[in-house]
Amino acid sequence: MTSGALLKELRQTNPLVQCITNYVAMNIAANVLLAAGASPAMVSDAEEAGEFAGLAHALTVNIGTLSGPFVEGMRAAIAGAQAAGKPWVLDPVACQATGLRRRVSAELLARQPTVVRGNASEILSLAGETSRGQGVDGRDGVEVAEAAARALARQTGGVVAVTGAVDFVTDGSRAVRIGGGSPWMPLNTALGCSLTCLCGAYVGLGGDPFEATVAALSHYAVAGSHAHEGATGPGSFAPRFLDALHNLAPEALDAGAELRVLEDAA
Ligand SMILES: Nc1ncnc2c1ncn2[C@@H]1O[C@H](COP(=O)(O)OP(=O)(O)OP(=O)(O)O)[C@@H](O)[C@H]1O
Ligand SMILES: Cc1ncsc1CCO
Ligand SMILES: [Mg+2]
Repeated sequence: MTSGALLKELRQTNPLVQCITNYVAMNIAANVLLAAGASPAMVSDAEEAGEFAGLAHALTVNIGTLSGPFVEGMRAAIAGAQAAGKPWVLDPVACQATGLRRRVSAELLARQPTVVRGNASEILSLAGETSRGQGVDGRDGVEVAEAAARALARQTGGVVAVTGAVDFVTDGSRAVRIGGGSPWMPLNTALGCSLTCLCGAYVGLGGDPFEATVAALSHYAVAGSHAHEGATGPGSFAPRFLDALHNLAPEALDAGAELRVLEDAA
């Protein structure tokens, strides 16, 4: 299925996405999902997170502002999603930074996320390699993390997306690079976290997770390119980006996506 066809389906389905995300991202990611055509719910307490995962089309888990209660909620939600056969997406924010983040991200990775989405520094660290990440900000080029992404995808049996100036997506056999976006995107906090939630919306449609991830990243990159036009910096970019996510037509997505297919097992 093309990304445009998946965008059309997204808007018809309006998938419910349970987002366990950080305090910085919560509002931004909810607005991104609403603009794109999905229905966000930030539900993370262990007492209800597993039950809610059974109601949602997909779950996303982000370790950005980690704490004990968040970890308990993540465990409950992932168990609930897996019991209900729902896909889930992991965002290992700053997993290279501290022992707590290394331990929790490794534990979550072992639960076989449908998709892992991170910047290059996070994907390198998750694969056990040296990372130059500074806190939540990536400091490595995407191309440096491509081999690590392939290895992780084979390890989890899922999809791994490395994002940055040019994104890379692989399921261990297929791989694509996706251009576009705007240099003002990394100057807007939590746009990566919000993209993780958008990956949840697309995989929640229930089709091929690789195609779904490519569609989510392409939707983001084309909207970012559109929003860049007429913006004068990160501040004026932000509202234009929400408009562009909302206004992007399926045909314009297929025509504007800057895809380079590297390998195709099909
Ligand atoms: N230099 C850039 N040029 C063009 N687009 C970019 C650039 N950097 C990021 N993007 C866009 O932003 C998206 C997400 O970015 P990024 O990889 O920076 O997330 P992140 O580091 O996880 O962010 P955060 O942790 O702040 O949420 C990318 O998929 C891409 O569309
Ligand atoms: C700034 C920040 N700190 C923890 S999470 C987050 C959002 C970007 O990842
Ligand atoms: Mg991030």
